[in-house]
Amino acid sequence: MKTSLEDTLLSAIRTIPDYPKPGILFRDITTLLGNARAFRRAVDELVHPYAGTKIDKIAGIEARGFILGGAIAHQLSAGFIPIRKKGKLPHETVRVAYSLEYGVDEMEMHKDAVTEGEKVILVDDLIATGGTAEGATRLLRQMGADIVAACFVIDLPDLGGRRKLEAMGVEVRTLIGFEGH
Ligand SMILES: O=P(O)(O)OC[C@H]1O[C@H](OP(=O)(O)OP(=O)(O)O)[C@H](O)[C@@H]1O
Ligand SMILES: Nc1ncnc2[nH]cnc12
Repeated sequence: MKTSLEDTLLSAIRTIPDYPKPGILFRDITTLLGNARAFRRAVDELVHPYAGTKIDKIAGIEARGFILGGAIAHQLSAGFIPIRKKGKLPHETVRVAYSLEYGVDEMEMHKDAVTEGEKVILVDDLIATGGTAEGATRLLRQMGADIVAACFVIDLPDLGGRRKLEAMGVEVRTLIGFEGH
């Protein structure tokens, strides 16, 4: 019998208490990435609704969004846009400050990474407060991207990220939620 998606993901994701700060339950996807079956299943499930849809680019958020986003871009025959922490991209960038569950930072995207009207899917491993995805959405829209959806393996619903993105008019797709984060 085929294991359910939820069971496959639940058993493949590791939880580390008090990382990177006291009180945070860190949902570690390195164990999922190291599990060939779980990794493939997560990517296949995220790609599935968009098979046959023309997607120009996948925007992946550093660092974990690069791994999933690269695999998804390959599956959808789309290009890839890296959204990086500040100071890492060599050409002209747009930059935005953002806050997340355990800190604040700034992220950047190359100005020429997307052209007006291109259809883009935003990808990251996890949405918590949604601060990171909100920042990425602002950057992409500033350069004219049409964001088709934002996809994450993990949702921490108590932290409200999904609602924040949906309020910006972004369709959100997640595979598994951890209540009580
Ligand atoms: O919804 P939020 O509260 O904004 O949090 C989600 C973000 O936090 C994590 O990244 P992190 O900043 O830890 O970076 P990393 O992937 O480089 O470890 C995660 O990969 C998301 O990008
Ligand atoms: N609890 C958490 N686990 C892993 N990554 C995160 N990013 C923000 N909150 C997180």
